[in-house]
Amino acid sequence: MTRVVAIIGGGVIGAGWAARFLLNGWDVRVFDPEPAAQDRVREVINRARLALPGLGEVALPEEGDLSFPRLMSEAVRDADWVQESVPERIELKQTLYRAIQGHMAEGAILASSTSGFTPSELQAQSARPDQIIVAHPFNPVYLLPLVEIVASQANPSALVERAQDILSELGMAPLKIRGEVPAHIADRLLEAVWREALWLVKDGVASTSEVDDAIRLGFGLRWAQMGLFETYRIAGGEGGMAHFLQQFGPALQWPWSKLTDVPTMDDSLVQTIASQSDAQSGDLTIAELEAQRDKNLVAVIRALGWQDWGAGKVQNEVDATRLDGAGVPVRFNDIIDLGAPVRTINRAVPLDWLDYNGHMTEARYLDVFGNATDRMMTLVGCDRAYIENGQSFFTVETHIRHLDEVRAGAPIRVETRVISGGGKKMHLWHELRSDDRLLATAEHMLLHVDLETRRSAQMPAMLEERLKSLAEAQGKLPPPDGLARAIGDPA
Ligand SMILES: NC(=O)C1=CN([C@@H]2O[C@H](COP(=O)(O)OP(=O)(O)OC[C@H]3O[C@@H](n4cnc5c(N)ncnc54)[C@H](O)[C@@H]3O)[C@@H](O)[C@H]2O)C=CC1
Ligand SMILES: C[N+](C)(C)CC(=O)CC(=O)[O-]
Repeated sequence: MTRVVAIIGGGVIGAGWAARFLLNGWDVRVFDPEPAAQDRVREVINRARLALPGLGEVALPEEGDLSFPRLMSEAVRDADWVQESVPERIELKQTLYRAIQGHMAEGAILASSTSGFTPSELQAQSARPDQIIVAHPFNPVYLLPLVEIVASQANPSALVERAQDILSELGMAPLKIRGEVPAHIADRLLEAVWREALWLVKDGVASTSEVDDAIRLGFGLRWAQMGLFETYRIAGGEGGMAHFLQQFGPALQWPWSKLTDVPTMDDSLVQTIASQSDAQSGDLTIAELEAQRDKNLVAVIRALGWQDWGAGKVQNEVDATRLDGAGVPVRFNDIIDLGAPVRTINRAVPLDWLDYNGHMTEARYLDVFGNATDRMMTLVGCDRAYIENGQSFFTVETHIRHLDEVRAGAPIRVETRVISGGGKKMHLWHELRSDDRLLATAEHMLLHVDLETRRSAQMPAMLEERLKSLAEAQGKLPPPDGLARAIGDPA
């Protein structure tokens, strides 16, 4: 049954939540009294449709329904989850909860996106504090996995665990905060850096763009993959963290930072920062910056996925849970009909796979087909453990035909046939489609190899049997159109 979320407040964060839930198959009701909110939410969802579906290697569930009820009571009625994202004012949030809880189901979760309030503060005026928690996301909510979960004594642990499970299903990484502190973990860190940056500009030490370069060209890249402690552990050399602390601990006592002093936000400072920031971004609109940010984030997260690290590892773990639902068999016994082409890929085109022609670039066709081959190898028994044991397949010849184009976010799937298999060889045929369009075909010849000698070797009986049973059953289908074609073949 489709689950329902009510998004209360459709600004920057509410719209991001709406996209995250909708694209993960939830029905989404957005309530925001501001007339411009609907268009804004739709814009964010459209941007998310380009970026989120292709983030991982597996298709998302079918989108849910999006609606904009006129009344808050309509939005929250029977909702499984209510996500509040109204401005950061405690009395506004507390008053709103009293109204919301008058209409929402008692067993449902009421989560706040608050950047800094604690659950106890949020629950203070509520008759049902137990259902109010903090679920603090990061902008853009539809791409960044982190969500800080904060609970108070009033929250039953079962509710908090259910919240974490739901957020994990949405592809997020819930980080349960051990206690209630203002600004949780991440905003406390961010505020310290932000304050220093403001001082640097105020004191004329650096411009906004120099501060940004100091982050994005250096330690910002490190932070995206190892955070602070692991990065500094390495900086301590073989002596590790203990040596690092001995060497740089004393610097904490020196006047390197302004600590908790806050620069006065007078007109002059606002003007200085705003004009430098305008100059830094040039003619780029906010929408253009957001589009560039999304491309960059998708590229970074996907690159980390190759390393199975950080945010990329989170995405890989989510993908592993989604293969089944995407109709991609995980084991040989999952193949329902040996006589039909096997679905080896079901995903969407990632945003970082586009080229200067605005469509999926040619190298990525081989990327997709390579992954389809990997899946077929796994299915017939050549999985990670098999490879670690010393044998694998190498591709020795590939022929790809490009028949149609495809753009970012579009669904793509590959159906694979085993043309022949056994002895030392595996001959595969892949067809790549988007909905009912055939985009490309690929024919691959692979050799079974011994990874120690790096030479071809006879495959074991189990692999041979599986390949032969697929080749024999699928051989009853008409031969694929284009099989064995070569460039220049008049046919
Ligand atoms: N902007 C950011 O980077 C982040 C913000 N947050 C938190 O998310 C919350 C929302 O922040 P933003 O989206 O940035 O604010 P925003 O100003 O972009 O959006 C707030 C929205 O709430 C609507 N609203 C006001 N009163 C309402 C009511 N009674 N019922 C329904 N809607 C109402 C407004 O019309 C507006 O569209 C805050 O608690 C903030 O601390 C969390 C993570 C990041
Ligand atoms: C500036 N902010 C406190 C609203 C930021 C956040 O809460 C999280 C983020 O996305 O950086």
